[in-house]
Amino acid sequence: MQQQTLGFDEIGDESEAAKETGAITDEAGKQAQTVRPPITLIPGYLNQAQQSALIDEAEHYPFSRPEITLFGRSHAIPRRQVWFGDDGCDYLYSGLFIRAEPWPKYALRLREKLQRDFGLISNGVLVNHYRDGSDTMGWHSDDEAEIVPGSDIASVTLGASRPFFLRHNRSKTKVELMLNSGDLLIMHWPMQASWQHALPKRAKVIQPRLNLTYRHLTPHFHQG
Ligand SMILES: O=C(O)CCC(=O)C(=O)O
Ligand SMILES: [Fe+2]
Repeated sequence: MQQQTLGFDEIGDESEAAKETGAITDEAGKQAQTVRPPITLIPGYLNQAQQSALIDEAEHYPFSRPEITLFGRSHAIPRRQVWFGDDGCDYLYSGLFIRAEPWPKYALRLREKLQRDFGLISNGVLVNHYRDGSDTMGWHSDDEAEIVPGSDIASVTLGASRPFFLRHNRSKTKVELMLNSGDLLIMHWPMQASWQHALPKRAKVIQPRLNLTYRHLTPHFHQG
């Protein structure tokens, strides 16, 4: 059966072919052939109309800036965030227990599109809102215990272009990508086991940026 309401694909054309990317340098700045992060970057995955639908929808998302404890001190995170998910898909993230909010329309459409286009299964999405280039995400891996082993994480960017860094845990090989509005970055299993990633500060960026990471969690993981 066709979808009854306007699907994501009906408001625009399909994405271009997947492209592997990443300028890879080692610590000395030389080309390093050996370690590459298991990622796929699809520039322009979402068209303008799809991007606008999500950006407009996000105006109404119930964002918050939770406090996390680092080295015994409490700080509000340097961005705003919200977690949407299926029933029972609550998330323990940075030591915070985050209850799943019900799916908004276009965030759900994008989940369905990712599954159609790539077989990418998810049951929750973390949305981060960076007000400008001073909002950031520090080095981390998305390796929480409730993430289903073998699952990929799909990251969609909207709004401001920002660099995105990846760093190999052992060799410290660093990869830098530019993520532009509408781009899709798939972080394939088992990237989180051997690479960290970060969104560094960029003082000159004055536009806001949204990022949606679609994840597959084990339902009811935190209910015993
Ligand atoms: O904003 C980004 O591009 C990265 C977000 C991220 O790494 C996360 O939500 O875990
Ligand atoms: Fe992450």
